Amino acid sequence: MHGLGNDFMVLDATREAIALAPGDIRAMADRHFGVGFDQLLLVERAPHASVDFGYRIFNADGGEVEQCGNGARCFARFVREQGLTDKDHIRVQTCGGAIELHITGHGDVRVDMGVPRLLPAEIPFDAPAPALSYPITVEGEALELAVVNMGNPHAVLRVDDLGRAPVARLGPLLERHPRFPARVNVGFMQILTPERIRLRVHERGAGETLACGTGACAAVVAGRRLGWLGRDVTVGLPGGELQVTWPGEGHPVSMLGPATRVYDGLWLWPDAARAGEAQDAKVHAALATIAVDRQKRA
Ligand SMILES: N[C@H](CCC[C@H](N)C(=O)O)C(=O)O
Repeated sequence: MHGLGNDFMVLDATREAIALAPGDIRAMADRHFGVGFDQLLLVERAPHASVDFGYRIFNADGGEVEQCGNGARCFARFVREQGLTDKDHIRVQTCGGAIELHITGHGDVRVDMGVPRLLPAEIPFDAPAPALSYPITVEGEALELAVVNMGNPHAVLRVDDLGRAPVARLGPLLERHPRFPARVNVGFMQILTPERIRLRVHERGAGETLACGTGACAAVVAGRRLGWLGRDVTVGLPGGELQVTWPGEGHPVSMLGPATRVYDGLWLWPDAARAGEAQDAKVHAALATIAVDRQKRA
């Protein structure tokens, strides 16, 4: 599945627990020797009664992270189409907090991403005191950035021309800067009007992606706090547009956008692929199940 080109492998772990080692995830994420994705999403049983599902997110580098906005929209579409729920409002628990997913009538999904956290210690980011933005030096270059936690950590820099933004050079340097002890996602924001920005994101553990939902939310929060943006902002990303709304400090951020299912498939563990007849029978049985699921969805 993908959300504006930010692509995911989504696994249903509600029927049986799925435990994947980081090396397994890296192998699956490989775009030549595996399936290929930015993040892997696990759909799990609800960990407690106040949510409908558990939602775990793993970057392509195999590390587990706290939140994924584009993935949340795909999560909602997946659990509905798999018949795991018939609700339009779905509450899920991630390790970065609980979020609300709302399936709209037009195939889009609106996500209540929760209240952004802004104190340096909450990002986490090493800084002497809270501020709207912070000076930071990277290989002798003086920069100014804002920091926002949307469940996961984000740094946001304003640029005048996104096409010339040094995403490939500064993204990895800031991602691993020592002042971000948990590393960080790095957004480069060009402000067109108070209601419209363009954004590129170098994601922690995945590199630059075609879209980043939590990055879009973090950019709007940072821009609004600095007086550059209004309440409702259209965020133009390389993969498409998200609508983000933030009424202000203490309020949750809302994000609206599409979720696309590309295909269903089977992952054959390299050693199992050579298992011969027993594996063939399992593959045919699983393909039959996929065909039935597709008929149910049709
Ligand atoms: N693509 C995701 C963000 C993944 C965040 C991950 N890269 C991290 O390390 O926090 C989104 O749409 O919000």
